[in-house]
Amino acid sequence: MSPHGPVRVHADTALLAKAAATGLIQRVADAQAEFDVAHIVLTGGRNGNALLHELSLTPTLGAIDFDRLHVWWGDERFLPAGHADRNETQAREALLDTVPVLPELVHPMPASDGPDGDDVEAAAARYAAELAAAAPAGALVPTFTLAMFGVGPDTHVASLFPGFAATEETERTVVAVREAPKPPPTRITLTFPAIRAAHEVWLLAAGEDKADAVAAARASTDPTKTPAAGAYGTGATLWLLDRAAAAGLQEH
Ligand SMILES: O=C1O[C@H](COP(=O)(O)O)[C@@H](O)[C@H](O)[C@H]1O
Repeated sequence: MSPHGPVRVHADTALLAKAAATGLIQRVADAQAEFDVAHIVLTGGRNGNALLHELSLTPTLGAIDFDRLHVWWGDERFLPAGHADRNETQAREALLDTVPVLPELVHPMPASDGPDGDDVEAAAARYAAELAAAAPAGALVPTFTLAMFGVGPDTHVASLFPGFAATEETERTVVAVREAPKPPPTRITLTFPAIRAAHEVWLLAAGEDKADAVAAARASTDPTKTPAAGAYGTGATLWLLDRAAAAGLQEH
């Protein structure tokens, strides 16, 4: 087995989203039973949004107590509030607007017309402070029950792009990213130290355009070149793929 954690291959994107939705509900319900409160980290992108939409249709969604669920984001496109390309906007449309989540427990990353205006470094520091305020004593971020990340075709996760300084950050939990290769160029992202504080990390990829990235990341031990290789949790790391995205793996 790869050092990057086990792979679950589903026949297609729809079945991948269904399996992920069922698993997420179970993880959150279990965490709430054990720790009272659960913290999850959402991803943007195709698979993240498909998963949230699937959750909205899943009959067992009621097993989650939304009064005790904190919702965070792994990255954000630094755009005005409500912009259609913000991960927050897409997550609200796909799920959050349709469930009884408490507004004060939903933690979007700041927008470019927020309290720091277009100062993306200040906005990143603000999000780091919000995470620290919810963290247990001695920690910089909450113990995330589950953190999910879509894998980009270039192996990026969150807004950690290959070769970018953000992939080498060892102190800060949240940083600004400028000149990202995928639009929009200005972004905010969790760093590896924040991601690796999660109990469980899921990497989501579907479609043939992800096959090379999945194979490269799972063969790599250098997260500065293949960031998906650097996303793992303290308890478990799971790669959730469809058949097309798994096509380049020897093990399948
Ligand atoms: O821009 C982003 O892209 C990645 C991957 O998205 P996908 O559509 O290729 O699955 C996503 O994980 C990230 O949150 C988002 O900001």
